[in-house]
Amino acid sequence: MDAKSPAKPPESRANLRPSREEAEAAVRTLIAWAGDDPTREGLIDTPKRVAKAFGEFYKGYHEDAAETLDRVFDEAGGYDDIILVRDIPFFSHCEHHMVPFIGKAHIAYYPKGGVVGLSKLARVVDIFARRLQMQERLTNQIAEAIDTGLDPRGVAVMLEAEHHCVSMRGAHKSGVSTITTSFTGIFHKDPAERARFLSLVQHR
Ligand SMILES: Nc1nc2c(ncn2[C@@H]2O[C@H](COP(=O)(O)OP(=O)(O)OP(=O)(O)O)[C@@H](O)[C@H]2O)c(=O)[nH]1
Ligand SMILES: [Zn+2]
Repeated sequence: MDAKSPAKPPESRANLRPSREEAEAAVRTLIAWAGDDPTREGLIDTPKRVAKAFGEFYKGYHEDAAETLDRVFDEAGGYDDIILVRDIPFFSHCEHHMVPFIGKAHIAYYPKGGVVGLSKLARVVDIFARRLQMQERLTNQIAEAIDTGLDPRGVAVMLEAEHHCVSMRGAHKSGVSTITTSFTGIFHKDPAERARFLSLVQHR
């Protein structure tokens, strides 16, 4: 599997989705596997809560980035310079351990036909972050969705995140930051544009 595409698009999995009862039974099994008693009072409602929490963590499977980017404003006074939205907080879950990775996204684009509402870029981050992910794929999916949705002159995406599967378990290294980037259009072609993006991201 490459870093860009999940094995199957989420929409084709709708009929494979287990019932809520099956999901709650699976949580009871994991509680027992962890070593506790899923029938004790403090844990009795936990499967229900976990299934509900999964609904939030993995909400992105039921959302469509193209729809979010559908509304373009044509009247931005002819503005055609870079637009950078930085420090967008996100959380996701790694597909290897289902443990959170948490960080910030920085997104820039050069508009061509029009501009999009700033909040929509943050929404696109969440649509892809709220799935089981690899940071590399998440970075590419955000860039591709904006590139397809807005047809801009170029898109730049940078994610920086801490993977809790590296800090809480396994290698047990905390404070490790992973940075990934994805560039399309003029950001891909022109090193000076990439440098401009990087300097604006770092400018405080
Ligand atoms: N490239 C990449 N690796 C990730 C990401 N999230 C988690 N990983 C890594 O995925 C790897 C999975 O490695 P495996 O050897 O299959 O699993 P493991 O035995 O649990 O690995 P350890 O974490 O080293 O204990 C680990 O090195 C994780 O750090 C990600 O977004 N991108
Ligand atoms: Zn992991």
